[in-house]
Amino acid sequence: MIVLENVSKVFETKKGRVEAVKDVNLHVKKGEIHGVIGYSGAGKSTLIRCVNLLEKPTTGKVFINGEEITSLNSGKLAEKRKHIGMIFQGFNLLKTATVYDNIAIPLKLIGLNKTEVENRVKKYLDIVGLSEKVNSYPSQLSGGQKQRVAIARALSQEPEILLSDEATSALDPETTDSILDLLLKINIELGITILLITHEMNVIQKICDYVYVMENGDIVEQGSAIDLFTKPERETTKKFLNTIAQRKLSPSLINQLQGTGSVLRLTFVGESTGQPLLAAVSKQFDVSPNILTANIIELKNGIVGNIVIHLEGDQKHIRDSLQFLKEKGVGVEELEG
Ligand SMILES: Nc1ncnc2c1ncn2[C@@H]1O[C@H](COP(=O)(O)OP(=O)(O)OP(=O)(O)O)[C@@H](O)[C@H]1O
Repeated sequence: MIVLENVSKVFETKKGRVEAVKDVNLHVKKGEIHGVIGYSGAGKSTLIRCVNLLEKPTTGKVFINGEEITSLNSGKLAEKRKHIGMIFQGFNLLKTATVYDNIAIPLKLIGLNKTEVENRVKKYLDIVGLSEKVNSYPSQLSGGQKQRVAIARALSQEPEILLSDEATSALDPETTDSILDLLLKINIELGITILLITHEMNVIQKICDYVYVMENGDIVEQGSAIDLFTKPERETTKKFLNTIAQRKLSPSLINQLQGTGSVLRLTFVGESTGQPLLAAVSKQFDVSPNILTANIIELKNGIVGNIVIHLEGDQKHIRDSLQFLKEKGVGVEELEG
């Protein structure tokens, strides 16, 4: 549905060249939600703006539904852009227009008649749960309500793709959750494919099927949300994971515990979540597991359990226990002080 092939974007500035996006490839399949996560300055905004050519890539190609849009003339590009909606952190609503007009004006501009405009405004305000605010002005709405209007405005163009540029970054956690639920609903019920950028791991956790981690213009790690949450490889990915779950122990505690065994992070996913594996390990191998931290992370497509244990015992028994756990499908990472 969305394919980026070797896309790079270089800005020439007075201070020199800025390589904001470096040779990025991504492929968002129809009906999926993909998320790009990275710290400020990683290149996320530039990347997402390359998808609808708000930013023209310096090199590389962008395909939407199999058609290369990087080579289209402006008329054809405008036509193609109708299939791509976009929402922003700052909502971008017209302050002097009512909710109705914020949605209706762009519809009139694409030539819809009065009845069709009315029908679409009603339909999409209903979908975002804001019908009663039709005559309000943006200044009379909360942040979450403003974002709902912006979502209704994007949906009213009946796009196949929705691009979300930090849509929840300005919202409190509860409002963020309700907007994420709404994005999930429109993905499932309207079949809209979503590509989002964020610096919040909980956004990835709640709604993404697939994740790209971006750093200095590069995609440094990517995979299904479940794979990334169970087998993160890059330090940046691990840091993002630490923001949503208690995963870190102090080096001095780890050093102290290593005197009598090993400190391990075990990650359970799928079938391994339902088995009493720690009890089995202690019976079979003469080791004593002691749970230090534990949490469950609910992802869009599954549940991941994380526990950090101190496994007391001699090195041979610990090695055998680790082998046993790995064979049962548990992710095992030995923590160092
Ligand atoms: N129009 C521009 N001209 C020059 N440099 C730019 C321009 N837009 C972005 N950059 C630079 O490109 C790099 C990536 O910026 P970008 O805004 O894409 O990152 P980001 O990950 O979205 O960050 P943030 O979350 O803070 O918005 C930064 O170094 C930024 O200064």
